[in-house]
Amino acid sequence: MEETVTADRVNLRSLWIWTRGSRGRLLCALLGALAGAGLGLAQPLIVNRTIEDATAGESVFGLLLVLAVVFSGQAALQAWSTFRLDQAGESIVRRLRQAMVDQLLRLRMAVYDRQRLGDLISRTTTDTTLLRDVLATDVANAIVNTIVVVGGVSMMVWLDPLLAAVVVAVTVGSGFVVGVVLKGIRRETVAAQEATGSLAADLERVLSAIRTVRISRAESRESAALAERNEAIYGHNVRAARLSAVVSPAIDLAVQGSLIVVIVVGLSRVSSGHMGVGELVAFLLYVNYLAAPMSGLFDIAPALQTGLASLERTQEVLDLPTETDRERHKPSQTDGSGLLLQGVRFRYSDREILKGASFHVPRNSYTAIAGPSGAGKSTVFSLLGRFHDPTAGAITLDGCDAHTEHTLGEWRARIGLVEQNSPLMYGTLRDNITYAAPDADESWLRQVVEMAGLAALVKRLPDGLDTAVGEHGSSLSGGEQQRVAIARSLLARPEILLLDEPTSHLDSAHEQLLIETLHRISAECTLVVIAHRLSTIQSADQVVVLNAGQVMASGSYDDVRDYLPTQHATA
Ligand SMILES: Nc1ncnc2c1ncn2[C@@H]1O[C@H](COP(=O)(O)OP(=O)(O)OP(=O)(O)O)[C@@H](O)[C@H]1O
Repeated sequence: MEETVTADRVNLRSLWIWTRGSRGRLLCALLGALAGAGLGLAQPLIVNRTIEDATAGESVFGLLLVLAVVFSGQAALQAWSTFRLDQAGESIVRRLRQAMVDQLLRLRMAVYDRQRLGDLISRTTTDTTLLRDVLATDVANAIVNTIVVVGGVSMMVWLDPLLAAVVVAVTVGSGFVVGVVLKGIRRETVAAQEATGSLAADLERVLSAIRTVRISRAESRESAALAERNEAIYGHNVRAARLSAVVSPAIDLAVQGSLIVVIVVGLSRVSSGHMGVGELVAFLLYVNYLAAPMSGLFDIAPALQTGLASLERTQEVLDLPTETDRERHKPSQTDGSGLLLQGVRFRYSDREILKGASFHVPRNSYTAIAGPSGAGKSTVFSLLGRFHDPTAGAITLDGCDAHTEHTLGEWRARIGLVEQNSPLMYGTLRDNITYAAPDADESWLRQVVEMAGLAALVKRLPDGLDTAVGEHGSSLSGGEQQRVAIARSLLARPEILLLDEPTSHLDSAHEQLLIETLHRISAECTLVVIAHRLSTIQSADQVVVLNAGQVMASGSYDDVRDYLPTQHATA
């Protein structure tokens, strides 16, 4: 990701930071697991004692009873602590996932232009799930297993240092093999996760333009491209699996090898009188008891590689820049002067788009912005919505600076925006209209529906305002979608309403209706309209003509007609 090239690599410390808020629960669970492990480690000693007492002809009933209690206690503690660890893992990942969701909603607009949405979604869902698996099962077990292994090895050393040294030597040898393959596993895992992100991003691209794909008969081509991504994921995962496969035999070698060596060496030490039979049995029980925790320790490494790779990918998202407020000054006295752009400059990377644009929009007026394609009209709207910040110049409303005298929230509360392809969202018509003002009262809602020319539609729909509009409002026509977007903006009572060619989807009858609506609206709020159609330009109180990022002229239609693109100047 472009913005994160300097981001630090994540490590176990980064994981530790995310445990904040769950550490108490984690500690309780770990203590429970450790108590269970302690009971497990005590069992071979009790068995040793039982064998010694039995061979000496003493009663072993009491010891067997203790053994049963210790065994049941261990099982209960293990079950309880496993659940608690899982729960703590889930709550850590819940926090991480929420942080990612919050981050994705607040990224700077320029970041959305550069990032692939499918990939961001994949990082928020797939990667956090992978991380949960690692946290919930592997990391916590690794801590317990480490302590069990240290405890078990200490007991072995206490029982017979020579045999213990043999077991440790076999284990360390296998551990070395495992260590060598880990790097490769991590490399392949990261690559597989990245390929999964790319697949999600490509799928999102194709599905969001499915009609274009169909009409272009591009299904097979897209399918082949997606198959390539799929193949890449397969390849990386298979290579990771091949490397992981080396890990299992290494673990088996350690366990089986240790058992065989302990039996062979142990029997000779028993026959030479250096060790009792009970001690050998206890030793074998330790080897057996430690097999699972040891293999768990070997397994944790590849799992941890996956988890760290996921954490790295989530961390990259969390490091992306978000929208921030500049330092805010005390607001000036409002003077009712309306909207003013003064010498506004703006550039996308190295290309200057606005080159000192200045114009004034009086309060409660209707201003059309016209000009050729690429002149910078939508860019002006982006700056008015504070989606981007000007590189120079100022935007003020009633004398108050948009950036230094308003927070983002305060500014946007004063602005309404209807984009050209106004996105409707999955839900009902009411959900869509009340999106910016969920608490609007019903009579204002009805008024707005009327104003936006939606009354007939609402009457016709089976459930009126509560009819579902489909994904992206697909059950409504383009013009209806646009009017819903206008209603949505109006309902929030903005002081300035920005409309990007609101008549683009309308036939001439509806266009006339909308123009009347716009005039009605401009009595209550200031209207700024990007105008492509002559009718929209002509009906405005003021026309601002933009060309190559500069204001060429402003005034009434008659004042500016010589500066308009030819198709608009011919009326
Ligand atoms: N996100 C972006 N990154 C880089 N360049 C951009 C971006 N958005 C727009 N541009 C460029 O900025 C210039 C102005 O674009 P803008 O959309 O403001 O023009 P416009 O006047 O609204 O055009 P149209 O009438 O065709 O919608 C164009 O040349 C465009 O290629």
